[in-house]
Amino acid sequence: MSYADERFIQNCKDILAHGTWDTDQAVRPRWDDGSPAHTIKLFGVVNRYDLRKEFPVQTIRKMAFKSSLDELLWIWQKKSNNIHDLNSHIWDAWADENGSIGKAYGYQLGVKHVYPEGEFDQVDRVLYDLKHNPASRRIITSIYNHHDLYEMALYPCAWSMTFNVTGRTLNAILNQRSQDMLTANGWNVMQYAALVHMLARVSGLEAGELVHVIADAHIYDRHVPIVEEIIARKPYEAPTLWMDPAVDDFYAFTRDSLKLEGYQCHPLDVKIPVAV
Ligand SMILES: Nc1nc(=O)c2c([nH]1)NC[C@@H]1CN(c3ccc(C(=O)N[C@@H](CCC(=O)O)C(=O)O)cc3)CN21
Ligand SMILES: O=c1ccn([C@H]2C[C@H](O)[C@@H](COP(=O)(O)O)O2)c(=O)[nH]1
Repeated sequence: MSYADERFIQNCKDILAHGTWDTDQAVRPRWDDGSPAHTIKLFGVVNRYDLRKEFPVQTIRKMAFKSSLDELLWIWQKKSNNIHDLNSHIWDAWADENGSIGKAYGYQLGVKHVYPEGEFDQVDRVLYDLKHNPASRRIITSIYNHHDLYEMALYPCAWSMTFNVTGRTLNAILNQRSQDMLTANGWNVMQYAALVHMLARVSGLEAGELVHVIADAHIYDRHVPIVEEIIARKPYEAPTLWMDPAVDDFYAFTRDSLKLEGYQCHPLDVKIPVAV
């Protein structure tokens, strides 16, 4: 059984058995018919994925690995906030007439800041420190910038990464304030696992652990029957991650540079509605 399946199944069982519904509260997200999108949630879910053992991808439903990598590169490599630079439609509902999602995600990572060594954006600062200061305990990105929140279509959910080099191993903590378990838990885990693998490669390190800290782990009301159905399925073993051996520059990765070899999975036979 893929470890990502094991964690997802256990997290969802815990949420459904011990979670709290917000049905009696006023909530922000809406379904496409205008009705409020309520959730059942647990606070403070933490999952540790050892990337040396296997790549964390769910098999109980087909995961769109290439699309998730495309979104990750949109944010971390293109540092874009415009859906015209994205090869999927997952952000369309939050974009304005010019395609912008405001000062969120890629925009924040691309802003330059002054340091003693000169000006860097947050991604280049991480790349610099992994090479030149691997013993640093200050290798952190943060895009939850209060100063700009009023200009973001959606406040960042996966908002901070902490990178830590132990020996020659790159470990990371992904801090996430809010997690739509069905739409994006597997999506966020596999894309940030891919990020750790890419950063390790270009820094001459080995990918180690990804620790995923989720403050509010929730299942939307209309997702409950789908979750119940997919967590009852029999998982497959995890596939193997292939990375193009020729790439040693973070900015040279494309969505074809990483592949999942031998990925066996159950089909995703329903369209998952996304609350906006
Ligand atoms: N309610 C909500 N949940 C989310 O997970 C979420 C938001 N809102 N808003 C911003 C982004 C958009 N996200 C999304 C939205 C849709 C898919 C999605 O439809 N995924 C499909 C197909 C992807 C494709 O290949 O185009 C999947 O099968 O994973 C994934 C992430 C994650 N985020
Ligand atoms: O990468 C992402 C982006 C978004 N989400 C989910 C988490 C929530 O269900 C919504 C955001 O709504 P808030 O009311 O702002 O929390 O989007 C995700 O899981 N992963």
